Amino acid sequence: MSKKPVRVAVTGAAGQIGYALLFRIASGEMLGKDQPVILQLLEIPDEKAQKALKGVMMELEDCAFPLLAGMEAHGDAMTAFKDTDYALLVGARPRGPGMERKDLLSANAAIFTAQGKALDKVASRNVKVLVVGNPANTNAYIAMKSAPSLPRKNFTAMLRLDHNRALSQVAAKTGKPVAAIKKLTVWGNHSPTMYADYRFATIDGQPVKDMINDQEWNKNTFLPTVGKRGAAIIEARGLSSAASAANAAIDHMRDWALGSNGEWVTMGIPSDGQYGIPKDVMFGFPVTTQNGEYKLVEGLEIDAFSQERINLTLKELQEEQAGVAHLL
Ligand SMILES: NC(=O)C1=CN([C@@H]2O[C@H](COP(=O)(O)OP(=O)(O)OC[C@H]3O[C@@H](n4cnc5c(N)ncnc54)[C@H](O)[C@@H]3O)[C@@H](O)[C@H]2O)C=CC1
Ligand SMILES: O=C([O-])CC(=O)C(=O)O
Repeated sequence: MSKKPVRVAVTGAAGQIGYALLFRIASGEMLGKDQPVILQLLEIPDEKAQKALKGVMMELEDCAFPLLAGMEAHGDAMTAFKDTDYALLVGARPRGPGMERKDLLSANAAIFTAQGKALDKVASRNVKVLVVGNPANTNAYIAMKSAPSLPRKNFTAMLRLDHNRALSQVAAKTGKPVAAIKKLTVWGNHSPTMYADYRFATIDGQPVKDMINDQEWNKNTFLPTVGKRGAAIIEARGLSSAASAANAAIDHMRDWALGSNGEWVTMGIPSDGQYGIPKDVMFGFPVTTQNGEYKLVEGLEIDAFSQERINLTLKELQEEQAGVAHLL
């Protein structure tokens, strides 16, 4: 018997990430090739944006995706999020050259207060929320705090693009395929302070740390390359990453919904105090996922260098949080 359709809300649906994301959700790459979806698409209530959204919907229609069970255009979060099972909060201003993601806080924070409140009122009580719009961790924190009747664990921020970037850099350095790399993670904020960590990673059971054995490369090449990759894309393309961001959103939601088969993945999740990260800070952590739930990988050793990096990214997140306290 075919499965009951699930509702997937996507904001910023006519933007560049939206264009790289929707077709893959509708084709079953996110929730499985047997899972029908109803897309509830939100754009700003502006004639041009709504018209562009209609155009994207015409293209979705023209794909004749068997799993696309319905599709709606919205200009209001209160209708877009009605009964939604999944919410991908992409819609927000992107940065341009010379900006840091946190420079977007003043422009974007209000979006996530309003959308958190709307989710609180109308979404499924089990809604899985992924915040992509930057600064993603703090926006996810704002949305979570604005939705007090929903479980905190339902709110997550996207660190998966950083995780995937780190995988590719380690694959290039070791000459091994990305798929062979296990137990890699990225701690902290989706910003240049993030700490991509291959100390626990293995390839075919062998420790990556020993294969690389080059702390100078780790500190001066690997970490800056992964941490500043977003800016490098903006510099090269004149626009921020879109297809790779959409791909990471698909990976994040797919693993959350369908499980990671015991593998580590990185998700930005609200801390419960583990690793000395204060409760509620939306922090990138290693997790495994199963049966629609994520579970933090606990008990990892944090050496002095790692602690210093974790402290730095935590400090930045706490400053961002303090900067939005007046909205909550
Ligand atoms: N977390 C991550 O790893 C990444 C995050 N991003 C962020 O994702 C966001 C979107 O990026 P793009 O798609 O490239 O931007 P874009 O400018 O192409 O599209 C954003 C869309 O969101 C819409 N929008 C703005 N406010 C909205 C609201 N309140 N409700 C619904 N829709 C709204 C806009 O009308 C626009 O169509 C940016 O903040 C960007 O910095 C981008 C790449 C990676
Ligand atoms: O860098 C940006 O502004 C877009 C983004 O978050 C990324 O590519 O990681």
